[in-house]
Amino acid sequence: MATKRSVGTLGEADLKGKKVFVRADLNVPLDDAQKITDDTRIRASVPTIKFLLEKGAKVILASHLGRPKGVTPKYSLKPLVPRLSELLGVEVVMANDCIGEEVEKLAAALPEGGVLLLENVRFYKEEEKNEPEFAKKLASVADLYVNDAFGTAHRAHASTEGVTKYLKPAVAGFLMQKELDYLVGAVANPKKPFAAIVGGSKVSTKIGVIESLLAKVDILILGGGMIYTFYKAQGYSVGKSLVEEDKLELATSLIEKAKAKGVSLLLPTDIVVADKFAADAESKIVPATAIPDDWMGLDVGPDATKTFDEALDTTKTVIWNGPMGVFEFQKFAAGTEAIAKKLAELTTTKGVTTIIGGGDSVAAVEKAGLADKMSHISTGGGASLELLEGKTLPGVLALDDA
Ligand SMILES: Nc1ncnc2c1ncn2[C@@H]1O[C@H](COP(=O)(O)OP(=O)(O)O)[C@@H](O)[C@H]1O
Ligand SMILES: O=C(OP(=O)(O)O)[C@H](O)COP(=O)(O)O
Repeated sequence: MATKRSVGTLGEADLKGKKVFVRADLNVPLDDAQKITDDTRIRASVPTIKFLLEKGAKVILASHLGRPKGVTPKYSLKPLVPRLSELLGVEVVMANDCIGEEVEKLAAALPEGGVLLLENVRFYKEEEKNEPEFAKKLASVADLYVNDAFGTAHRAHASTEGVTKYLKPAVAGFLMQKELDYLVGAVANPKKPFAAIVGGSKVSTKIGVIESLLAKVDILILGGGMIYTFYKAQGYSVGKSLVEEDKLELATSLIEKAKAKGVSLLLPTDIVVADKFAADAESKIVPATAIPDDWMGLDVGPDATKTFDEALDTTKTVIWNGPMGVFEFQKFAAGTEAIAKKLAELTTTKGVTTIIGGGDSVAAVEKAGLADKMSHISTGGGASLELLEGKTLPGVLALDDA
């Protein structure tokens, strides 16, 4: 899947004067005043669009925003126009719809090097239903298709999958290619030793990832809320910590699998416990084997961090998915921050390949101000998780093979 045809391999002749339908993931967070609070996804979409503009293409840009049910002004893409225009250095034209007469007229009037931003494709229920007639209408205004929406590649929607049946060539953008290079390429052929750090709230959401990574890694570090299910499975008392009672056997079998495969499985040896789930909770550090009743584990302790750091020092490739603790509360953010700092140090001083696989781990790295120090930070939470589980993404599968 990593070897999909890319926009970079299209010749100039394929692009000059051509109308290119670019599906990006511009699903950025907006505050109540419709101000963008994190423009990462917009910035990540820029290289592909700029490349096309420089080759004399006319870009018809499409995205979803949020999960609207029908036309919802709050989910309009209009607030993105100023930032997009600024980043691209061209005045982006905005359509009031994503299909129909106005779009056809605006697309026909686009000059070479011009950008037309379509309104939220999810204003039509046909988008998520991947209805062929809707996909055909989206496709009708363009000559070829570029998918750069990695964050939405796990969705088989009209603008990510359906449209490829009507627009050829259908190729990957630079962001899509980079995400696949790291999340598929680097994970399939890692420089060894290869470590995975998996955290987050529940084992149930990470089973697929842990199982898939167990076949590839030398070291597996576990943290976050999921570890208490592992402790309980080993007979430790876990107080009021998060436990999935129906996953105890699974936890035991994952520990056995790691042993059988010779993977060094590291569970934290000490824990920061709290008397309640709150930012201002009382806290103390205890051994993982001695979590008091009425207390809950909300972060990994300093001994665990030291052990993790030493293990990570031996690696050449590291992938990280899921925080070590409740990092949203500053009191319980140390374990997560320590991992972020260690990975930044390994990347910048030892050339270790570090990959942050979407979601809350990305938020934690950004909160620590270390985002630009990692080898790759994924723009897709759900999509990166599915890739790490070894699943095929429909939005990628639909693109032309190299
Ligand atoms: N010990 C813990 N107890 C409860 N929740 C936790 C604990 N450690 C981490 N979490 C929570 O896990 C959430 C992230 O989980 P998840 O969505 O699985 O991660 P990701 O988005 O990185 O895949 C965070 O909101 C964090 O507060
Ligand atoms: O933000 C997104 O996903 P993510 O929160 O899993 O990274 C994507 O834009 C996909 O959105 P969706 O989960 O509403 O299909």
